[in-house]
Amino acid sequence: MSQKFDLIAIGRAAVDLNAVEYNRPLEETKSFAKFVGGSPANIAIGSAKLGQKVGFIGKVSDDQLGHYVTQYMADVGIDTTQMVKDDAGHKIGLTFTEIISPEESDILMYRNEAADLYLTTADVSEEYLAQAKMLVISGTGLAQSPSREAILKALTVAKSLGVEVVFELDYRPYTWKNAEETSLYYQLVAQRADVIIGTRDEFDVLENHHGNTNEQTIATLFKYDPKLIVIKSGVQGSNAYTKAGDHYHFGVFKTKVLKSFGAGDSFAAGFLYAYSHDLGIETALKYGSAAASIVISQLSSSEAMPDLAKLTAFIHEAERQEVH
Ligand SMILES: Nc1ncnc2c1ncn2[C@@H]1O[C@H](COP(=O)(O)OP(=O)(O)OP(=O)(O)O)[C@@H](O)[C@H]1O
Ligand SMILES: O=C(O)C[C@@H](O)[C@H](O)C(=O)CO
Repeated sequence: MSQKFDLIAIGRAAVDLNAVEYNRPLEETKSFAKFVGGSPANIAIGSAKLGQKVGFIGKVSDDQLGHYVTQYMADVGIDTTQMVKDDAGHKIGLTFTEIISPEESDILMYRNEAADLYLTTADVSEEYLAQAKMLVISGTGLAQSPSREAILKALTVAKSLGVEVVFELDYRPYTWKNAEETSLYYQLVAQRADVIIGTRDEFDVLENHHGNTNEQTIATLFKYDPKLIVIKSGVQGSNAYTKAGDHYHFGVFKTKVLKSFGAGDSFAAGFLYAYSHDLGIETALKYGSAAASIVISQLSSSEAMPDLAKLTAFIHEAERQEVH
């Protein structure tokens, strides 16, 4: 049966307030531009812009910012029927960004009592998940109850339905209490996911151990359900490992970097597009790297996501320049 959604993402949809004054610390920044943010929302937006059929499960504030985020996501073609409004007055998460230099950019999150962490098991519909080919889980949603149980329900339902589960580690220290608890929940989901995407540092968080090699990490995780593990290493590029024993590496597309945040979410959107379309793991790494390269040269992490024509033209041009 053909599914209605190529992917459904679950977790936070939030607001980014990005400094429009560059090369200065947040203390001295007066002007910010508003964008939709939140790692899983950014991945959903990037995927929809690439032409994927996308649904989203999440909870937003019942106020102007919650309405703005839901409307923006609907406008890019995401099904927002499962984006519920928080009826207890919880506010949407805010992320301020700081761009001191291309090498030094940072984010400051305001996530106390954030609405996305109040997603409940009742907000996760089995009928909805049954319409998906893939479920994208982001790690931050596991940080607190009741969102934690909502995500564990989505995982359990997806597994029982045969929906492919992608776990984007998306570790944000802010909402977690301690390293052992974090590692416990990360491992619980990682062991059941089909595909895991994260940075080397995030896998260290998952293992609650610093210093393992990629080979040590995959050897442990491949004892469980994962069949594909992607480990990102910033400007050093990315590596993908399959359970069958294949290893792929891709470097980066050089670009005029404005800021570094947004790289991971755009990488995931590009990677998952190619992966879903069976273009091969090498191409998936290439699409992820190209999408990241495009997004880090622009201000936002969501609006800057490329459509398919822009992404393929970018790759074509980069490869043409390499040949000459
Ligand atoms: N300076 C760069 N130039 C070109 N491509 C980059 C650069 N930094 C990162 N990328 C690309 O983006 C991918 C993801 O970056 P990174 O490993 O920093 O993930 P991340 O930490 O999840 O990102 P984020 O900063 O959004 O949280 C890299 O594997 C690479 O393909
Ligand atoms: O994930 C978040 O909540 C913040 C993002 O929207 C922000 O743009 C970022 O950090 C992307 O990596």
